Amino acid sequence: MDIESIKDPAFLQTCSRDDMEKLAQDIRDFLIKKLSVTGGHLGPNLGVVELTLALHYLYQTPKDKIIWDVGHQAYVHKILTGRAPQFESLRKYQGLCGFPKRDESEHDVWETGHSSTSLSAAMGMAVARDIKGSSDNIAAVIGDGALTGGMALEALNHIGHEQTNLTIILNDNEMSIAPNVGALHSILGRLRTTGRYQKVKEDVEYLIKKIPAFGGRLATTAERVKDSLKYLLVSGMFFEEMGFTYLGPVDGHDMDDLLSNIQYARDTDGPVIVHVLTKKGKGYAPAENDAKGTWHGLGPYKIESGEVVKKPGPPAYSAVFSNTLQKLAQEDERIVALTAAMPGGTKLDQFGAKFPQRMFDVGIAEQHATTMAGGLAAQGMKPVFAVYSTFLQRGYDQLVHDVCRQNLNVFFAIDRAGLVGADGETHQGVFDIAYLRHLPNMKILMPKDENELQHMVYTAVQYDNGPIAVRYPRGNGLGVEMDKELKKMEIGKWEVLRDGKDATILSFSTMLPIAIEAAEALAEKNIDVRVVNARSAKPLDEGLLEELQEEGAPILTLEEAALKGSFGSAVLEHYHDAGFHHMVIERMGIPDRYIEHGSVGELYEEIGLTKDEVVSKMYTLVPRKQQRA
Ligand SMILES: Cc1ncc(C[n+]2csc(CCOP(=O)(O)OP(=O)(O)O)c2C)c(N)n1
Ligand SMILES: CC(=O)[C@@H](O)[C@H](O)COP(=O)(O)O
Ligand SMILES: [Mg+2]
Repeated sequence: MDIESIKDPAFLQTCSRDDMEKLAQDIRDFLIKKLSVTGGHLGPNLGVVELTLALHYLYQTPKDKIIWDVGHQAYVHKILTGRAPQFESLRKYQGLCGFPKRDESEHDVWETGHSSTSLSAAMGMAVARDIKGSSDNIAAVIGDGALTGGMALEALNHIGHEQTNLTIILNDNEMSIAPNVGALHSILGRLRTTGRYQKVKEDVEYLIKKIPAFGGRLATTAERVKDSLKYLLVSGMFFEEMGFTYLGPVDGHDMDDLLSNIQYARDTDGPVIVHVLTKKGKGYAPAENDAKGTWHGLGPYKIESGEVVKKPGPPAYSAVFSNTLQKLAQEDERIVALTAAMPGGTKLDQFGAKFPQRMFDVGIAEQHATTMAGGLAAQGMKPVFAVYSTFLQRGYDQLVHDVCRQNLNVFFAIDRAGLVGADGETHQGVFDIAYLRHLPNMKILMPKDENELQHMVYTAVQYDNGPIAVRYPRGNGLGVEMDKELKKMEIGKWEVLRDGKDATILSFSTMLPIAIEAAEALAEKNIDVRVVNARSAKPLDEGLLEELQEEGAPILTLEEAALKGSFGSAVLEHYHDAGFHHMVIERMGIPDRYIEHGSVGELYEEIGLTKDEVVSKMYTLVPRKQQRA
């Protein structure tokens, strides 16, 4: 079938089972081909081809609603809802979003990207339906990884209590990004291996009812059977005790099994969980055999060999962080590393290989990780929670209430700080300075390059006066030379990279190269600009700010962070609160809106975080002098 000819999922009603099987293969071929060029979340999507076909056969969207947890596995849904022709632009600037996007299609009823939100959203939509008296069928698809997220369990608890009509499809492929973790994972494991729970349960109940009619022999058998039912009930009842009808496990690649069970669930009163077993990467060997999570989400690759196209370059910031922490952990038994289901992305998997007793993957549970780190620190350990900027947003109250308020020695290694590019608005790491800076006791450091990062990791591990965050960007460093010896840095001391007397640019991290380039361009126009590596957002370098105030020259702050509340705001507050209202201060950064997907370079252009824009801004601050002849 010509995948790009699909306009609407209604066509599935005219498909036979054979048509659907053939279509599944055509969709897999399409995904493998397109993503070999664009990159994306291939593994998760190959695993849900049959499941998505079955759902769109049984749920007439947009009247019925399908919600995709995390949403990285919604490419098949996008193909069936008429967006296959746009796949060349997947995750590209102004192209197809890699996650559900309401303004892309009426079939995308809920936007995801962060994990574990689907059940709460589905519950809200189901209650709205019931209040309005309409009859939409609502299904939420949640993975075994996403089910480890606290809000998913909060929603299960509430849905089970309210007995609201909705279907939860538990897409269980035994994988999060890396192999899944946790007690829930074990329960699911027992369900996977004990065969069809629902059928066995009925058979066993039937058997037990017949016990009095038979002698001891059956009683023994029944005892054994009862034990296994008890065993089953114990493991399978987790969901039934929560108030759900549990169906499964269902073969997630068998169309008949899927259709019969999901239809039963759709038409059953009350909340139903359909436990579907799928294989992540199904249909493409390199992705199917992926134990580490490489094929969870990746860049372009060679289809025949499965070789991922790697761009050589300097070490990734994440690798420098992890390598430095490993070096320190050799000598410092207090160091305990935590990740919330991102061992690969944060490179803590390498730390865990060396120090298995001191590395914990808590699942997709940033709230738990933050407070667990507080508990560790309260007992004299040095917890290091490596977490993407965007995902730490999940642990905000734990940051405030548990860690900062108690002034506990937790080191937050904030990865993917700044624009991340292809993952777009749900993943841009641009709010962490704003959401951390106002917390009493918190310190925030930002390295200019990978060499300064290693020293900041060392400094943060040594720091024992409360919580400290070191934020660093996605991707590779600048290729600078790495000092052999680690050194402790003075927190709150900035670095003048280039002197100048007409104006000063205060910048940090990824924006510094742009600031330097702009200063050099301005120098050619006889405008002399100082560039400062402002490597801490809290505390500020008050000594340097005082010197600038005495000099009285204009200041431009330049940051890859939300303008509202981040570094530039801190500088404004500093001068205003000190009564220096004469200071001319301009700020450049991320505007007050959500930044969609695209390459980071394209996003810089869109936002105006470029050398030319800095030069233009500087001309407004420092009148153009007589240009040098
Ligand atoms: C709050 C939050 N933390 C971490 C992530 C990163 N993340 C994206 S997908 C994923 C694993 C999801 O596993 P699962 O739900 O089983 O889906 P699968 O990829 O197996 O289909 C994680 C941890 C996220 N999206 N949101
Ligand atoms: C879907 C999701 O949240 C993760 O897979 C995320 O896309 C990983 O981001 P990195 O590619 O920056 O590790
Ligand atoms: Mg999974």
